This record gives sequence, C-alpha cells and structure tokens, in this order.
Amino acid sequence: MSAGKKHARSDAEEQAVRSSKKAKTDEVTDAPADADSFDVKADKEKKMDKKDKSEKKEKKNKKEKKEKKEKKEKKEKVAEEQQDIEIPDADAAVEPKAEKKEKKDKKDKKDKKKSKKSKSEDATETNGASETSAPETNGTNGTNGTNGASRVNGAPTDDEIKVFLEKEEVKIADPSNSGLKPILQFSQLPKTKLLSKNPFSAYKAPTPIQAASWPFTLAGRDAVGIAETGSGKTMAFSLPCVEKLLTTPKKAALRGDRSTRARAVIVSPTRELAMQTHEAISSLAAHVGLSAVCIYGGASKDDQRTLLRKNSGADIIVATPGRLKDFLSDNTISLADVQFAVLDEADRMLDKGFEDDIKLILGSCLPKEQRQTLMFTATWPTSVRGIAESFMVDPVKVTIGNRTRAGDEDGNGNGSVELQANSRIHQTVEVVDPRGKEQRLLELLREAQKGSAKDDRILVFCLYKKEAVRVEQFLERRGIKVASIHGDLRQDQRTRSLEAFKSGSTSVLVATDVAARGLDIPEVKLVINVTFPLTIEDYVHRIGRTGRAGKTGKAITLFTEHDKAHSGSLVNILRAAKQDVPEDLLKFGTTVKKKAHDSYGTFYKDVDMSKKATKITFD
Ligand SMILES: Nc1ncnc2c1ncn2[C@@H]1O[C@H](COP(=O)(O)OP(=O)(O)OP(=O)(O)O)[C@@H](O)[C@H]1O
Repeated sequence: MSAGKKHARSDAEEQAVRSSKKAKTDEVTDAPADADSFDVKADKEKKMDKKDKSEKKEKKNKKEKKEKKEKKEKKEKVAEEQQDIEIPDADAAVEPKAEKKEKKDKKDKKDKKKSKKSKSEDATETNGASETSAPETNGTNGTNGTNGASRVNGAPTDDEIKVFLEKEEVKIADPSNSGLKPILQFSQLPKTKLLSKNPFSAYKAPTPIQAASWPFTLAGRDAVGIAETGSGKTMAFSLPCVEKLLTTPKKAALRGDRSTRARAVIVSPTRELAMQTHEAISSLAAHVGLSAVCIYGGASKDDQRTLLRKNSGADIIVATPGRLKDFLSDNTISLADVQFAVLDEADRMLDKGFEDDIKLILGSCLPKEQRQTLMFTATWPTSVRGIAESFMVDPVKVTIGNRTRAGDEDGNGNGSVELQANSRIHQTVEVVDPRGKEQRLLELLREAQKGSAKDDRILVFCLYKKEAVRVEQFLERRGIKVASIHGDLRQDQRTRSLEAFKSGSTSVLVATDVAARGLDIPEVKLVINVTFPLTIEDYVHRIGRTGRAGKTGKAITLFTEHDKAHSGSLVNILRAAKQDVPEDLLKFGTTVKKKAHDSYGTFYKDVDMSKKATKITFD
C-alpha cells in the first residue's frame, strides 16, 4: 500500500470513529430534560419495573431455547459420528472423510517437506553443495529475481537424477543450497509462453549442460557452465535469456534519447561466433516477438545502427567487445537496462586481451545484484576464476565431465575444473621436423579425402596469419580446393570463406585461431593442427570443431621441437581422454608450467565457489 493510500484510509477510519462517538453523545443528550420531577420519577419507576420483568422473561426464554439447540446439536453430532463409523456409503459420512483425507494429505506433504529439508541439510554437511530437490516450480528460487514460470509436471525422480548425474559426470556446486535439481526431458521444463511453442522440437532431449543448468538459470541464478565443445551451451544460455526478458517489461524510451536500450547482452570473442549465436538466439526470441541484433567489427556501423533502431530497438544484443565499446561511447547503445548478461567463451573474454573491455561492458549494465550473469565455456583455467566471480552473485557452477584433478578426491566440482577434451574425438599427435610440415599436411589431406570421403570437410589450423596465407597457397598450387579465414582478410572475405566451407563448395578451410572457438560447422570430419596454438585451451577448442552434438571426430596434430613447452599439458589432455601418447612426445617432457594471470600472478589460488566468503574483522 502506498503511503498516500495509507493516509487516505486512516482519515476515513478516523472520520467513522468520530461520527460513531458523536452518535453516542447524541443518544445521551436525547434523555428528557425534566427527568428530576417526582411524577415523572414514579412513572418512570413503574415503567422500569415492567421493563425489568419483561427483560427477565425474555432472557429465560432465550436460555431455554439455547439449551434446547445445544442438546439437539449434540444429538446430531453423536448420530453423525456413529454414521461415519458404521455406514460407509452414507452421504453424511462423505464429507468428514474428505476433510480427513485433506488433513492427511496436508500432513503427508508437511512430512515430505521435512524429510527433503533434512536431506539437503545432510548433503550440505557432507559436501558443502546443495542436494537439490526436483524443480517443482522454477522461477521461485532465484536470488536475482524469478522468471514467473509455472509448475512443472512429471519432474524426474531422485533415482533418475542420480543415474543422470553419475552417467554424465555432472557436478553442481550451489553456494546458495537452493535445492534445485536437473530436469531430464524438455517436458519437465516450466510451461511458459515460449516453451509452449515447442522451440526444441528438433532435439530429442536436453544435453547434460542444458539439463543441469536450466533449473538454476531459469530461476534467475548467476551461473558458470563448463561443458565440452559442441555440447549445446548456446541454447543453455539462450533459453533463460529469452525467458527472463519475457517476464520483465520493456521500459519506455526516454524523451530525446536516441540510443538503443538493450535488455540483454551476449558478448562473443569473434565476429563469426557472434553471428552464429545471433542466429541461434534470434530463432528462439522470434517465437515470442523479441528481437536480437548482432554487432561486430569490420562491417558498416551505419548499417548496424539502422538495424538497432528498426522495430524500436533490440531486446538482445549479441556483440564483439570492440564494436560494442564504440557504440557505447557514441551513445548508439545504452546497456543501462541490461538485466541479463552472458560471456560466451568466458575464459577467453576474461583473459588479458578482453578483460578491460568486459569490465567496461558489464560496468555499463545494471549492477550485478540486479542483473543475471552467465558464463559458459569448455575450458575454465584457474587464472580467470577470481575475476569471473567478481562479476557475479553466488554463482552456481555446473560442470560436465570428469575433470576432477588428481588428488582431489571429493568430486564436488569445488573449483578444481581441469582441462578436458571432447572424449569422442580421436586425437593423434605426430612429432615431425618443422621443415616437413607442409608436405605432411598434403599427405594427410589426400589420405583423408580418398574415395567416397573426397568431399569430407577438413579444418586446418595455423598459428599466424602469414602462415595461413602461405599454407593456403601451397595447397592451392597442389590442386586442393581451399579457402581461408584469418585476421588479414576483410570481413566479407571471411564470411564468404566460411559460407563456402559450410555449404561444401570448399572442403578444406585453412584458419587461424579466429575459427578456434564456438564455430558450429556441420560435419567437420577432421581437424589438423599444422602449428600448435599458443595455449592448451586453444588446442581443446580447435579440435572441438569436430565431434559435435554427440558425433565422433578426428584430430591430427603436427608437433615439433618448437612446441615443446606444451608437451606436458598435451600429454595430460591425451591421457585424460584415453588417447595414445607417442613416445616421441614424451621425450619433450611432461612437466606443466603453471600459468600466471596478469593481475593475480602465479600465486593465484583456486576459488572454491561452493563456499561463502568468511568475513574477517579486526578489532
Ligand atoms: N538438446 C540438443 N540435442 C541435440 N543437439 C543439440 C541440442 N542442443 C543443441 N544442439 C546442437 O548441438 C550443436 C552444438 O551446440 P553449440 O554450438 O551450442 O555447442 P557449444 O557447447 O557452445 O560448443 P563450443 O564449446 O564449441 O562453443 C549445435 O548444432 C546445436 O544445434
């Protein structure tokens, strides 16, 4: 109730009290003015006597009537109770039984709740993370707001969830112990306006990262999602994004404000990935009349401004950091209303190349307490975890795959997320002479595209732009139909190359690491690393362009003495994925150099995200 209304109501009440007081005073003053005279007194006494008598009689009658009524009711009650016991199909017996059942149901529910609570308390004691309950209602447990979703039907049983968590190696570290649990089928998601349109009809079931993260992200929680390449992370963050916007009304534009006021922002490290994510989320948002616009460098700013202003602005902006920063500084875009932010390829977005941009972008959105922030990636190096947490509020961490570090036996996913390659990719490492790399590449391509496999898509990774140009020309001269994608090409050339590769008109694409992350190109059969990438994380992302959405794939890496600094981490990746480790590779050593973060240095400590920070006070 507003203060004004509160006042209005008290005034009215006071008025009513005042008028009733006045009425009482009026009654008293209505008594005859001459009441002191004798005659009148006697007369009055007579009248009083008469009145007393009749009042007494009336009281007696009333008492008798009341007693009779009580006796009758008592009789009826006894009869009813007897009927209840002895005459099961009597109408009179039905009602008390229904009442009893209702009471019993209520009691059962209460007991169930109690046992759930004690279970979750047990779990908290043993592993510090919540043993979550089936998501009866999503959208009611959020810390940052809810999505207003309705009750979920047919939630999975605890046993089904247990099997799922074990089979898919799912770890959920929930610092809020919210009691939320994974869903296993699309039908177990809340019945929202968007989901009633059946947007996932092309898929059979949610992927593990979707199944495990949606109950939390749909409830408004901040989250870090770590799952192998090609495992459906895009939809994992797109669904809660669209749902969130559906439940929060768009603010009216301020007078004279020409900037596009987005409500959600998704930041991607590369232009091509931004475009791909935009396509995916647009198709989801279109079901419910929301719009998404993609902005990225290397393309006309004016065209993008026109798109932003069309249809009274964009609800969702998918962007690369550089162009987004430009549009923020010239007020083309305002992020002041952004209540949902995603860092896709989050570890890349938080490493030194992008860290300042991200601080600026997230700093332009609503404060972290008022927005929902999600970070998704396949690799989550220790070096970025602290900075990631600083942008979120009590994030739940969902990890898919057995990434428990050797010696970390608890298996709670408490921050010890080790690097893991997609296990459906067959990895081969060949130690070669650096001078023989191009020739070996040619042999490998010819081998792989023999016979019926002649059109198989193969992605060839180089480290440097100049190297990519050289390799492309080398292959072209040998009659291989090839295209390339790297930073020295204009955006339209990059887009054309990618389209040609996707459509199959070119079966070999030579790329630098601009194509390493996120790109979802159907049916890439083989990835060849001509030169090892700068980081082991990039290796995992590069090879992850194959073996997507449950399919298998192959990766061949040409390793030379120049790459020996990476031998230890590569050996670990191969072993963890149960792949052969060549003797030649072991010769370079198996030690892994500890990585340092620019701000936190090598002293940076693993952050246990399931535990609340302890406040230390100094007297
Ligand atoms: N529930 C699902 N069932 C089957 N396929 C799915 C499902 N969800 C998404 N996909 C498909 O899986 C493919 C890979 O998804 P996506 O590109 O989101 O992977 P990713 O985890 O983001 O990979 P990366 O780490 O390389 O960025 C896409 O083609 C997508 O359409």
